[in-house]
Amino acid sequence: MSSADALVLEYRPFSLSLAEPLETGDGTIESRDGFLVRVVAEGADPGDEPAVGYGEATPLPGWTESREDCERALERARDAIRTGGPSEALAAVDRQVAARHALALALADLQATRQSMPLYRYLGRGELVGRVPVNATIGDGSPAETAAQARRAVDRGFECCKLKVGVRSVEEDVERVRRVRDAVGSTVELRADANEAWTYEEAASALESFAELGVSTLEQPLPAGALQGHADLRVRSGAVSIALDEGLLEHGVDAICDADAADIVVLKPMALGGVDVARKVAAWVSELDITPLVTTTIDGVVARTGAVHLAATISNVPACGLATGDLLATDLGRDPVLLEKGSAVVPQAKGLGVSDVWGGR
Ligand SMILES: O=C(O)CCC(=O)c1ccccc1C(=O)O
Ligand SMILES: [Mg+2]
Repeated sequence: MSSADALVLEYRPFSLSLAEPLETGDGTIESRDGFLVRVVAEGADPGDEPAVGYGEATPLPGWTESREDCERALERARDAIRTGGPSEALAAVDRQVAARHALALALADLQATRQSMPLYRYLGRGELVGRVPVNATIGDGSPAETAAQARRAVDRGFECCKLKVGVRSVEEDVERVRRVRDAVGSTVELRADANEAWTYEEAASALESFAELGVSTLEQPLPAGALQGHADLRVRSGAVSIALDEGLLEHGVDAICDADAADIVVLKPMALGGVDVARKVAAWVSELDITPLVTTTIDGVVARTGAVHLAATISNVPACGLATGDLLATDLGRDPVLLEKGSAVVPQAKGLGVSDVWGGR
């Protein structure tokens, strides 16, 4: 970005309801409220089209800063970008991860757009990527509801379903997984995410049954703090991989690696502070033989598409939690990401590939 750029940051609030509440082991998500951000670079000559980059800050209590802190950080960034440019603006959002996510995404979208390349190629400098595999996300419902939802997902082409567990007893969750397995057959990949709900004994007991039911991955069975607990579970988890999500945010990569606490880490760009940060974490964990995968925090189309681009920069990425657009009743704009046969088709237009989100220009 040349220093001659006059950058203007604008943001506006939004509220997106979920189509139905998503029940998780850590509470129910009913709506996603945040800020749509754009950075406009006025052309060098009068009459030049201004270039625009979009970002999204969708804070989620427990995972990011509050909505209020997010708005204050965006306000600081808006002031800082005018006088000091991108680096001052990034410094001004400080540790407010959702605000940083929005700003970093808008700046990256702007740059990729100016360089006429899709965002993932701007981020990763890599080759063309057509698709990334995705999982269906299935909330905690009754055994019958869970099985019906998984069946519907498989009928729509998904080859991997992630079930939320941990709200009910372990016995009931095992029953839910059994019903799903019966409904989808033996070839569909099943994962479970307990969002920190279990004790060590509960997790160990769930793991035993899940292994028999061919569950591939158990995500965050224990509270984030329990690094050693996850390491101990890994020793006895057999074919079931242990994924850390909340634990990554709490401990960071090195502690997880030192403790041998995870096979997989879940990267949520919104909670990590941006697609750029998440990309660095992905490269770092891959070096340490931990598998990264990408998920949204049930974000609007701007952040969701950013996460798809991020996933496209990770080679051999396993199925990612990016098929979350359908969980929303409304969205910020048209979805440029097609879901096809269990994969997200990566947009190849310049930048994010998200257009009509702001209205007007
Ligand atoms: O991974 C997915 O399938 C979707 C994302 C998801 O489950 C999620 C969404 C919001 C907050 C937390 C989580 C989570 O993975 O724990
Ligand atoms: Mg999770």
